[in-house]
Amino acid sequence: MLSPEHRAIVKATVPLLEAGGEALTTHFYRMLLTDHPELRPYFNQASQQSGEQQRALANGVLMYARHIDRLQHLGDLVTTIVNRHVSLQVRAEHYPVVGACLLRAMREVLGEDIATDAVIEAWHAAYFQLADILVGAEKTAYDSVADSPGGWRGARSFTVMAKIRESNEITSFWFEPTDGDAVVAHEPGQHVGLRAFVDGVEVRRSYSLSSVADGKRYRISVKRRPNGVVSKYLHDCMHPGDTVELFPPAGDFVLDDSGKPLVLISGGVGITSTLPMLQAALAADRPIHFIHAARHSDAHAFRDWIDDLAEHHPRLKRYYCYEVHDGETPMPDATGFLDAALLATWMPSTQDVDVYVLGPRPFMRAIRSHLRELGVPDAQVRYGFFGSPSSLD
Ligand SMILES: NC(=O)C1=CN([C@@H]2O[C@H](COP(=O)(O)OP(=O)(O)OC[C@H]3O[C@@H](n4cnc5c(N)ncnc54)[C@H](O)[C@@H]3O)[C@@H](O)[C@H]2O)C=CC1
Repeated sequence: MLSPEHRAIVKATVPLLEAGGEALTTHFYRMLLTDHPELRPYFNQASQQSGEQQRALANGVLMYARHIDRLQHLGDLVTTIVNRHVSLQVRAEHYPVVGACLLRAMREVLGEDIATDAVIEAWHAAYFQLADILVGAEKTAYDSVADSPGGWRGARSFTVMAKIRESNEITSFWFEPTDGDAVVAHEPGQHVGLRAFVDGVEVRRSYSLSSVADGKRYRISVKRRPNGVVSKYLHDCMHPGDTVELFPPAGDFVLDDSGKPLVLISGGVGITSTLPMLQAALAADRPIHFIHAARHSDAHAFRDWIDDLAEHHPRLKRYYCYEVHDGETPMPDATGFLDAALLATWMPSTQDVDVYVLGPRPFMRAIRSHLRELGVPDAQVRYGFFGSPSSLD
């Protein structure tokens, strides 16, 4: 139980975390992945190497310490962590292992003069308070999907039915369950966890589902990354007839059925989550403005499919912006980065709309600033996996 004294001590560590949070989490990950190799599949090597994971955890620990006496303000952060954990199947028994490493890292990085017994005790109580919240929310999510029609718990074997090249860097994979039974209907915007063995080593990743639910199969569309162990494996080694294990769909970045005109703004591979949203909105007769930014025409996936839909559904308008363009067909509607003037022209309204923005973080930050400039209310815009505008900060 977290006492007022514990809270005060945790808050007092905020300046230390602001200054040295990343050193702490870097040391933590090094220890965790060395001492507990069984947990390596849960972590993305490329994100470890770029420092992205260490920064994200340092930010999470800092946010938690700052909000320790008003946890209700953590909202988005807790939901984001739960969704990420559920898609990779983090389990209750992982928490004590991770907690022990985090406390040891605090002691070793901050030194015993600062990380005194009282500080460690306060952080122990704080960590397990958060762990209880996460374990509870994750259990609810696991139970809910397992009890749904076509749902399941943990890993389920799927067969690759088709592999389709969508651009020079994105390839789609259609999966059907090897047992031939139904699959749970995902909501547009959700993702699945995938477990595979690359050179005999277990890896786990989550991928947005890129087609609307049909009760029988799932599609993911994956960008090949030069340093991506799993994306390279899927592109180069995974073929129709092969099997892979999937964890059930998860995520609460989903399409809200408000009935308002829908504006989908995607950059690069962020297009994947917008495709089931587009399909669902078309089926519901909503006007849709589909705005997509790609680096160039070769990197532009699903163009023919969207163009074809737009031809048959007048309420779907589509606009493409290429960062660079050589003048060859297919032509974009604009070149350079998407800016406020283009958005003002391509959006049906700046007020009575629901906007979803998906893509690389710098792209989403730029779009946030353009939408604010145009006066689009923050409450009507949702961003990537993270949700609220402030979570991009
Ligand atoms: N938010 C989400 O739901 C999803 C996010 N992603 C993220 O997307 C990222 C990768 O996307 P890629 O296809 O590699 O993107 P990319 O590098 O191909 O860029 C996509 C588009 O964003 C534009 N862009 C990049 N920086 C910009 C900036 N500062 N201002 C304005 N426009 C900018 C580019 O011009 C391009 O048109 C990954 O980091 C992945 O994690 C991927 C899938 C879903």
